[in-house]
Amino acid sequence: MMIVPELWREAAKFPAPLAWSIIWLVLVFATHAAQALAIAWTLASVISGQTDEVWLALGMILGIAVLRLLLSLVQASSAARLGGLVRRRLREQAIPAALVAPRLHDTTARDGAIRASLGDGIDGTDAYVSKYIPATAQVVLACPLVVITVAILNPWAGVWVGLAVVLALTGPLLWKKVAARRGLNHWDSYEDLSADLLESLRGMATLRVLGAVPETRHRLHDRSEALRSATERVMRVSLAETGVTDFAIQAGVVAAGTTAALHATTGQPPALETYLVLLLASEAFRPIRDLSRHWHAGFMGLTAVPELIRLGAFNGSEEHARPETPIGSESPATARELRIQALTYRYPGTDLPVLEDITHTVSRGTLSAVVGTSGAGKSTLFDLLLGFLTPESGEILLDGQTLHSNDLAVVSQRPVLFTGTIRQNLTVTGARSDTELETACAASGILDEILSFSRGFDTEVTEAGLSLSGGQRQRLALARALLARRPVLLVDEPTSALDAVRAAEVIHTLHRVAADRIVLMISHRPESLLDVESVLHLDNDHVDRIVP
Ligand SMILES: Nc1ncnc2c1ncn2[C@@H]1O[C@H](COP(=O)(O)OP(=O)(O)OP(=O)(O)O)[C@@H](O)[C@H]1O
Repeated sequence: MMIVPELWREAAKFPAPLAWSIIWLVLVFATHAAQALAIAWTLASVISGQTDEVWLALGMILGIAVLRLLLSLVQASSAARLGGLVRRRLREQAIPAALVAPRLHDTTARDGAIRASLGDGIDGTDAYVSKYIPATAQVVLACPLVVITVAILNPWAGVWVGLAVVLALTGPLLWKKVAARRGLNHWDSYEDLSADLLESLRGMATLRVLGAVPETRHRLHDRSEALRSATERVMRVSLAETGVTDFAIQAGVVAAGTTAALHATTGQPPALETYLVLLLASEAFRPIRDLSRHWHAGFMGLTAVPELIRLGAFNGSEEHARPETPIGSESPATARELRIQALTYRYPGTDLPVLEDITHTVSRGTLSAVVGTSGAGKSTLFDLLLGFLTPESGEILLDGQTLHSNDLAVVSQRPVLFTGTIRQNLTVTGARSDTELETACAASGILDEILSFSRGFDTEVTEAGLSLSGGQRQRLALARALLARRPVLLVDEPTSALDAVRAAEVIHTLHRVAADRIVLMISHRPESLLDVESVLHLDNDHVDRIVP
């Protein structure tokens, strides 16, 4: 019997479906025991020539079979419900935990690996939750009763069956450590393959241009081979466990049967008791056979549990699971000034701070910019403003209050659009009227193009916005940020994907937008900085700063 405490705790959070799937399973088992009794009665009646009783007993066997079919259907349905509820809860906990800001800077996390855990990993726990856990309860409740009944009928047969039950349940524990190690290795191999596959698909264009497709194919082949051999190693352990369990079951049945048969020849007990011992000795192992079957069916899924623990799928605390910025939350009002106060930040594991003692004020009414050489810390400053990083010291205040992530809208250098319509992408932070959409899109210089599409705002944007040009994505992202109605707008290289005319239009828009909100942009283009009065200069030494 293998206990995975995390999954037991999750199942216990749904006491009614858990209790019902156990109750129905025990009742199904009761029909097997009753059937054994009816068969023993039939055989005893045949031997003693009581034909009336034979027909009655046969009728009972038929009735029990029909009842078991019905009970099995009900049990399967309640077990599936339990499994579904636990999987839903695990996803509800794991997805927000995977979407927290620190993961953006977790250089060890790979998207493909996280996707594998949240998808196949969570689904893989279903067999354990919906089948193994009720089967464990069935073993605990049913096996002792059957062993005691056999012992009452024939004490020695009871002893053999009892010993064999203990051996069948504890024998597989000998392989527990090896199974855990190989299971971990199996899941790592699966994650590596998923992550490599996802990255290869995303980077297909680059790989083709670099002529690196054959190498990638080889790498994926190696990953696939590693997974196959990890799977085989896991299955070999499973085979060893099954061997011990099966040996114990067979030995127990044979020993009990032999004892009953010997007793019958020497002690002349009533025939019914002999048949009952023979049949019940076999029934005592039915729950263990179920347990073993479900263990092997669910083991591959269980290999994902350590990764799910790391991801936070079992952290039931609402604090952990809560997204930082509730979708649709509106910022309270416009703000007057954003104050960066003595801000210092150092990446974990590095000696020198990227930003040291930065003090700067960005005001509403006029466009502000951050400039600096590559690696000077501009993106790091934005990540601090967005709350993706926590400063080592210093603070960021909006009108004297701590800045929150829902005070900000952002347009990044490589904006992300989601699968759905243009309208859905624009209204991701809340519903907006067509007039509002048109105003924001006109301000971002994208309205004419949207209206030229046959379905206008209802045009489908394919995955990651790849059906749009880089410039269109950037202007759509700007419109989305304007529609978010946040008092602070951060814009990273707003003109990097635009021609000179479009770039000038967007900068003009930002100047206009800055009239009623705080706008801070990162820019490398000198022409974008014309007429920008407030500029924060960062450099690699972090000494040359102009504070207006
Ligand atoms: N996760 C990280 N761990 C350690 N160092 C990092 C990490 N991310 C960035 N850095 C380092 O911090 C410094 C600042 O990086 P940042 O991306 O903020 O620069 P930037 O001014 O935005 O550069 P660019 O203009 O090229 O985008 C760089 O030296 C970079 O190598």
